[in-house]
Order: sequence, then structure tokens, then C-alpha cells
Amino acid sequence: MRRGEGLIGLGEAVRIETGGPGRIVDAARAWTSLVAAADVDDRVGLPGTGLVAFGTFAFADDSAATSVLVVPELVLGRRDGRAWATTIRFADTDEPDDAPFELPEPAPKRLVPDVGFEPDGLAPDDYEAAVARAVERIDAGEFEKVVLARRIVGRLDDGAGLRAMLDLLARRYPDTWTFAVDGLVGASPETLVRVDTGTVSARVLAGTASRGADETDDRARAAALAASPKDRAEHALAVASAVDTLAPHTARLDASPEPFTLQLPNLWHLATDLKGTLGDGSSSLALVEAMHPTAAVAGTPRDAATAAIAELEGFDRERYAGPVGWVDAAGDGEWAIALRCAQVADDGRVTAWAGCGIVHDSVPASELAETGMKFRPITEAFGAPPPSAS
Ligand SMILES: C=C(O[C@H]1C=CC=C(C(=O)O)[C@@H]1O)C(=O)O
Repeated sequence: MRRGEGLIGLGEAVRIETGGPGRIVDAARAWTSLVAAADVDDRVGLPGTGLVAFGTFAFADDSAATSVLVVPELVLGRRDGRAWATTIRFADTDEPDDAPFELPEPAPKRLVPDVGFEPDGLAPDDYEAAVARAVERIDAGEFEKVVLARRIVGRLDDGAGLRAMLDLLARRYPDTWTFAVDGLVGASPETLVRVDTGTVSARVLAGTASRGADETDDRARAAALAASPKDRAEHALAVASAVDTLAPHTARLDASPEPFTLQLPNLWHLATDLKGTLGDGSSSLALVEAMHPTAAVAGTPRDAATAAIAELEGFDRERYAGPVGWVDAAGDGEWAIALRCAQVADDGRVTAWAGCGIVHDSVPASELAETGMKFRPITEAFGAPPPSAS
């Protein structure tokens, strides 16, 4: 959901689970077969109407996390002032085709949960040391940029629901894409790729500054971010990787000539919007496969940065920084990068991640502080105060 528009799925008609290096390709293939076997009666005909699946994919090829596409039993959608409902069921069911659907009772909204978080994996000091090591390796010429994350964990009380926290996220961060797929919840400001009736778009982010204490200070911070050589260099690498990957699939691709500053309640980002026309009929899942992982979450060059992440972070990112979104029967879809997110396990364990792009002039203490800003949407939505960076 974004600004009150988007898709909500209820129930689970089909679940496709994949893993390993082929997790996105295998899911795309299974989706194509499912679509080929389906009878779709779509009287609205917009992207996201008819058959859809919601997905979340692990970041790394060797992750222990399952990647999934879930086809719900009921989809509620809203776009450009129109709303629709789609029901999905197996053809051999006893129910008649025109059986009216009943909206399930909404889950009780309950209170916003009260989850306390603690560092897990890299402790704050270890994170600073990992950033320093990354800068040494950048200076030694091993790679230009690497994105390093840290991880915090908490526990959701028995019976605490996610509805109130999701509602809070969506209301506090209306400019982001709020998602909840298979226990992965968050509000991401960054799209990986969106395919919409022949058009392709993406919002590329990299480069971050804190919000100011008052309006003048705030504007000054945004202006300093827009002028900062360190952040512009970090941003340029992210834009170049997205443009290079999308270009072969597009007949035309435009990027804003200068990055703009995107204001969010917790921070400023440098942002570039890409917009183009699809040239080869690729589905959104095919473009997800081509684009993941971008330089905004891995680094440049991609392979060296991905290897360095495994060595320097030393933990499984699971679905953090992976693609999360939906695909429809025509292949259209909207995929965000799973940032500002947490995975809620069945036993109530909540794991959240936040990372920063490290370049030659990164300062470890500043990067640690930046992870604190990036954890804020999630920790506050779970009812916890922002984690102290020390
Ligand atoms: C890796 C994250 O953010 C990325 C997206 C925007 C800005 C970023 C940065 O300035 O470092 C990161 O590349 C995260 O939120 O965990």
C-alpha cells in the first residue's frame, strides 16, 4: 500500500516456495504455469486486477530463508479512485462460480505491540570495525562501494497482532510502500522495479542525512546532502547499476538529471526516479531477477560487494534487502526493496535489519548513527524507543 492505494490479500490459495540461486527464476516459471492453467474473469482490467501473487525473496543465494509467492483467496485493491475485489479458488471446488464472497471478520486491531530490541549478530562496536575494514578494502581497490547492515532482535508478545503496527507504518510513512508478506513487514522508500502496462519505473535511493532540529536546520541538511560529494558518489553508483540493468529491457529510459532530496519523517535521502518504456515484454519478475541485488543494497561491483557482505556482516540477511511485492497474470507488478523492515517468526521472534552504503570516505561512527535512523520506522511501529547507537 502507498498513499491509500495498493493491494491486500487474504487467505492462501496457493503457495510457491523456492530457494537458492534460482529462487526468482523458479518462482517466475511456476507463476507462468499457474497463470496458463487459470481461468481469469477480470472485469476491471487494471494492473493488479485478476489473478495476483504476493512475493518475498531472500537477499542471498545461500540464505536459509524461504522465498515465497503467495496467491491469496481474496484480493482487495484500490487504484486511481477505483476499488475491486478478486476471489481465487480451485476449479474443482464444490462452490458455484458465482457464489458471493464474504469478507472475513477483520482481525482485532489490538494495541501497538511493545517490543524491546537488542543488537544481534554485529554489536555496534563490531559494526564500526566492519565499516573501517570495508573502507580499507575500498582503498585497496577491491571494490568501490559495499552496503553493510546490522541486525536487532525482539519478541512479540503472545497474541499481539500486526494490524495496529502496519496501520501506524502506513500512516506515518505515506510516501513509502508499506508491505506485509509472509511475516515480513515494513515500509520501504525504494522500489526495485514496477511494470505497468508497458511502462517501467523505479525509485533509486542512496545517500542519507538526518532531519534537522527546526525548519532552517532541516533545509540546510537537505541542501548539504544534495551537495555532498560522498553521498553523490554513493548515489551515482546506485543509479548507474539500475540504468545499466534496465537499459537492455527498455526502448526508452529516462532518469531525472539531478538526484532530488526525498523527505521522510526519520531522514533525508538522495533519490532518482527512472521511467521508461518496456522494449522486450519482460515481466516484472524477469526484471526483479535482472536487478537484484542493486548497488543500493549490495555495492559495486556487484559480485565483489556481495562476497564482502558475507565476510564482513557474518549473518544471514534472510529477506532483508530482497525483493518484496506483487505480480499479476500479465506480468505487471510492483516490487520494492525490503528495507525498513522486520521478519516476524511464528514463535514471535522479530528480526530487523538496517544498513548503509560504505564508500571511500565513510566514517564508521556516522554510519552506525545512520543505521539508528533507519531502524526508527520499525522499532517505533513495534512500540520501542529508537535503539541507542552506542
Ligand atoms: C540499506 C539500506 O538503505 C539503502 C537505501 C537508501 C539509502 C542508503 C544509504 O544511504 O546508505 C542505502 O543504500 C537500509 O535502509 O537498510
